[in-house]
Amino acid sequence: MTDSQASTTTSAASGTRVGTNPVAAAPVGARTAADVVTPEVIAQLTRGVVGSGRTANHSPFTGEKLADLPESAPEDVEAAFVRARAAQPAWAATPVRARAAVLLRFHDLVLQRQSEVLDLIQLETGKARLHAHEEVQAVAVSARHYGRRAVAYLKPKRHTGVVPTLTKVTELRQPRGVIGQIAPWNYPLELSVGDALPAFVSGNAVVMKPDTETALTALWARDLLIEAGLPAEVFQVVLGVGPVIGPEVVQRADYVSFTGSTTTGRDVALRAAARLVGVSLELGGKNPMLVLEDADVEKAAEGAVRACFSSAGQLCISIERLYVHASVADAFVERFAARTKAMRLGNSLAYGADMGSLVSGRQLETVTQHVAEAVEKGAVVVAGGAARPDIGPYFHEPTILDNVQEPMAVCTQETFGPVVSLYRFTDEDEAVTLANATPYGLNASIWTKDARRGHRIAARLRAGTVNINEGYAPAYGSVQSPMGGMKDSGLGRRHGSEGILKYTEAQTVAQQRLIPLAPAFGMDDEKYAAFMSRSLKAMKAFRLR
Ligand SMILES: NC(=O)c1ccc[n+]([C@@H]2O[C@H](COP(=O)([O-])OP(=O)(O)OC[C@H]3O[C@@H](n4cnc5c(N)ncnc54)[C@H](O)[C@@H]3O)[C@@H](O)[C@H]2O)c1
Repeated sequence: MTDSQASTTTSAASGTRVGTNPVAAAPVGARTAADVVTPEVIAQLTRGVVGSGRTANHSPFTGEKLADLPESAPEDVEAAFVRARAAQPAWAATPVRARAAVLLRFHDLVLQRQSEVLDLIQLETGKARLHAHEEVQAVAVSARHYGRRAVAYLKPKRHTGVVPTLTKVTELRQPRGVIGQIAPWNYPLELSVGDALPAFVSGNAVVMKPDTETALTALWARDLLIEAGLPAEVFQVVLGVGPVIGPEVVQRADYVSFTGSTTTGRDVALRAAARLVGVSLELGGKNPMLVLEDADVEKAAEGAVRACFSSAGQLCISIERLYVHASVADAFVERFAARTKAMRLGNSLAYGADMGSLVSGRQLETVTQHVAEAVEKGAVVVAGGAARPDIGPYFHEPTILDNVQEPMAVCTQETFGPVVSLYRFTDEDEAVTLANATPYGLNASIWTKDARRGHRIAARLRAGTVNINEGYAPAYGSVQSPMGGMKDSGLGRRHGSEGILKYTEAQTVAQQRLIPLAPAFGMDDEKYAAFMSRSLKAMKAFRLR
């Protein structure tokens, strides 16, 4: 289909004709799912995956089955941990430099063979190629960062003891052992193997449970890591039903790295707490954007499109609440709506579409329910509003809702789809209070021409990341700085030093010098006083560093 076939659609919720999103102008890519996911590819990627059952995944573009995959039972998870545990000590004994070299080779391979994984990401998630590409970039940048910086991050640190001449103290970073990693479907490369890279380079083995719907992408990256030099046994993958095998992973891991919903994350945290193992939790969000009265309205509208609709809004940092100062609201909404209506939806394995599909019928159901309920309670559809079965079974238009108020679900619950609600404010304090009025605290965005004001407001927002004059900073923009959530959006951070040190345990080794200690016992009073005075002087001279 082409632009000429652009259709005006009917809002499922309101029955009014509101949408104008054209179908992608790009011709349907010549490759189909059958060309990409061949029996040979499936056999190659699932080699070594422990699983006696069978499961399948599907393409959101068409709903067709992509692959039959192994399904792991609890005993298969146990076997995966046994293999990983046996392989981990030799990997941990490999010099950091050699481990880091694997990441650098992986970086090169990912860039050389990115077209393969772009196809897989698109076929498994239904996202536009542009957004699949951002994910590939993010993983490449992360591999390069940790490949180059691992030695510095993991280097032993020397400390002096309280009496420096007597004690030499070394702080080491020991791998935790076998990491249990549980990943969602929305960024199947970045949040699976991408997140595991710092775990590997710090000497751990990993047992990963990707989401089955996007398992081929994770398996492709595993294959590439092995080609880059990672010992195969160090990286085990299990596949299957989350509530069945997820807890089995948590039950055996030395540390759990979880990305997914807040509800599941809480369950994972409780199970890990019972075993006294650490967790990092990257969870949901209901992220706000503030457009202040001095914002560049044109740029803010452009930024809002990226922030709200990238990956069809199925992005943890996606903006779902937009607070606009009343004095610029009309100008902003006009521009934002025009850009949104011009977005091209598409399902081809080619560039050209601005937005792809939702991942599944379940996601589409949440989106249509949230929109329908809001409209029923008085919300106004400014753009979009409708599902688009004419393009694919789970497509939905990018949607802007106005006149939104509680108790509509869109106000408080994470939609995780291409739906954003508009609110107007007149006072900065009011905007900050509204932005913070959520259990979540993942991402926030502020638009203002006054940078100092932006930073002042950022400090008042309870969000792990605050973007000023940007709404959506792709991960590769910030690989050196920590990313994660406050409040119900999570615990711990990815990226930067926190993103690698969490996979290690600090170990202090204090070495005493083998010199004869002063014979305090048996000294006469005069000698004892002189000895104590010398010791005290040494203590005072010592400066804490
Ligand atoms: N903060 C972040 O960085 C980030 C990134 C991406 C997605 N997310 C969040 O993830 C959610 C969407 O992902 P989802 O729907 O796949 O989440 P989900 O919680 O349903 O599933 C995440 C993973 O956990 C597994 N799982 C399910 N039940 C489990 C259990 N009881 N124990 C252990 N594992 C279990 C699933 O199979 C999947 O692999 C959204 O809320 C989104 O905001 C957060």
